[in-house]
Amino acid sequence: MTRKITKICCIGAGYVGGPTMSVIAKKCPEITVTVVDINQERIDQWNDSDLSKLPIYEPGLREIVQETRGKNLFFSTDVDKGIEEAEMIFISVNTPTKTYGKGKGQAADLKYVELCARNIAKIAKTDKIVVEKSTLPVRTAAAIKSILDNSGNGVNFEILSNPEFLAEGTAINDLFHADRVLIGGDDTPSGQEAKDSLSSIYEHWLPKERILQTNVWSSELSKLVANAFLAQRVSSINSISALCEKTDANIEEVSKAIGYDSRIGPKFLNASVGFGGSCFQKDILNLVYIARSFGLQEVADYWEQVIILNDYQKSRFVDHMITTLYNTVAGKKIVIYGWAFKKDTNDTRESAAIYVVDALLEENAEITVYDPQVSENKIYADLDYLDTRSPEENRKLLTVTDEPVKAAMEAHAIAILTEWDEFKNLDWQDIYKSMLKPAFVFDGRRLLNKETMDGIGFKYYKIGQK
Ligand SMILES: NC(=O)C1=CN([C@@H]2O[C@H](COP(=O)(O)OP(=O)(O)OC[C@H]3O[C@@H](n4cnc5c(N)ncnc54)[C@H](O)[C@@H]3O)[C@@H](O)[C@H]2O)C=CC1
Ligand SMILES: O=C(O)[C@H]1O[C@H](OP(=O)(O)OP(=O)(O)OC[C@H]2O[C@@H](n3ccc(=O)[nH]c3=O)[C@H](O)[C@@H]2O)[C@H](O)[C@@H](O)[C@@H]1O
Repeated sequence: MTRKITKICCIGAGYVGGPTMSVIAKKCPEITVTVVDINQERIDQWNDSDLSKLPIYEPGLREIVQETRGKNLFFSTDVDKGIEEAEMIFISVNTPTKTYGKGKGQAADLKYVELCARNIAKIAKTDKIVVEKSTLPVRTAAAIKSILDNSGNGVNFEILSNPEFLAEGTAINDLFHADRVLIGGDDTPSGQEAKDSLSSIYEHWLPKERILQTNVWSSELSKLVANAFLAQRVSSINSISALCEKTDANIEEVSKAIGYDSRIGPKFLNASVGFGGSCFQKDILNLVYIARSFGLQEVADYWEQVIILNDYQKSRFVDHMITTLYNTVAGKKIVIYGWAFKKDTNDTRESAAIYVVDALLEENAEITVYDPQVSENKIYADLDYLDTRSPEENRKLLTVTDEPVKAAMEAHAIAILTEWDEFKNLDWQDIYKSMLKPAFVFDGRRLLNKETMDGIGFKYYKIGQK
């Protein structure tokens, strides 16, 4: 029999917890959903009556929060109360790459997940279904189970793995129309009941055949592998973009030509300045670490190459800029269009822009940045985090603007690093007129039309094209 869930708690009000729970609240009006987080500022933003202050920019999210918040969707810092009252608890906290100790630079840091498990163990007085929503290394569920089973409160915990596949910028659409939902759990009667309970939530809006039930380990591993395959496609096409630039081949034509093969498919074949985001690199590093820890050196080396190629793509872009700008950018004004790791998000984690700009600053360029959704504070924080130079120097060499056209005045070059739609509609004639000549544009997103840009008079470089 499937247990009917009426109260859910989600620990972690981030890019996954916020949108995922908002959609569950919208689609399941009879379920009360409480999202808890230890970050007071984040929770205040989620509760702000001014919806433009939500901590996450995601198309369609504001409307859902407006509709459900205060009805069956709640945001709170009272983690203990959230745990105590819920029948089902999602763990959706961050799992960054470890920056210390064993596995430093590769393994996932599970300290936040473990803290959640210990907290649940301490607080829970009734049976709970605990759902791993965070992306976790294979066999983490066993660690969570061990902590929970030793809680001493005598309650039963069922652990499920339910990785999330949404992409930022399209999160709401991805959740509404998920290709599949993966639910991993035990094959015991209580494990099956827990899987069916979670399944029944998704069945409010998704066809049953898209909800796949597996064992826990397959579910955990599938998440890492899905991200590794997606990132591998980007690195593969980026590697060919370098070859196109040396020949008369055009990466767009090559992508189209191979994408027409139904076995290859057209998606995720856009050459770029390199993939970013909080997960691709982290999850591949994690996969590499796991493979190596099982002695599978060749497997580890194979996947590591995806990241090596991505780093190469970013540095190749910077090298090309410097060479084109007569081998020096020192004292030259370079305007950066786009800081987010992709369009339609304010997330900047691992964004290619951070590394491109850091390298240009090392060459003493003067940088001005425009991004429609990323704040000045965030841009400086990203650079300061790299610790390449002092915060004072970063603020001296880089300015942030909200006027992209005006910023181009007397600039030597513009680099497009995020594919925001609005960049297509800028007045490029005006921009050209106000720049120093020759006026260079380096398009790391293949956003603009080469003929038009050449026609205006720009020296226009489009990644993957001679
Ligand atoms: N960002 C994305 O698009 C996707 C992320 N994922 C995975 O989902 C997980 C979460 O990622 P994001 O939402 O991006 O992270 P995030 O950093 O945006 O949010 C995590 C939140 O958890 C909170 N938190 C940490 N420890 C806590 C604790 N002990 N108690 C209460 N709150 C706590 C933090 O304050 C933070 O607000 C990660 O494992 C990630 O790999 C999976 C699919 C997509
Ligand atoms: O686990 C995660 O965090 C998520 O990671 C990715 O989602 P996300 O990183 O939000 O965004 P993507 O659309 O995958 O883009 C990742 C990066 O690759 C770049 N990219 C993507 C596609 C492409 O063809 N070319 C390309 O350069 C994007 O610009 C971006 O920098 C996956 O697509 C999601 O399925 C997954 O849930």
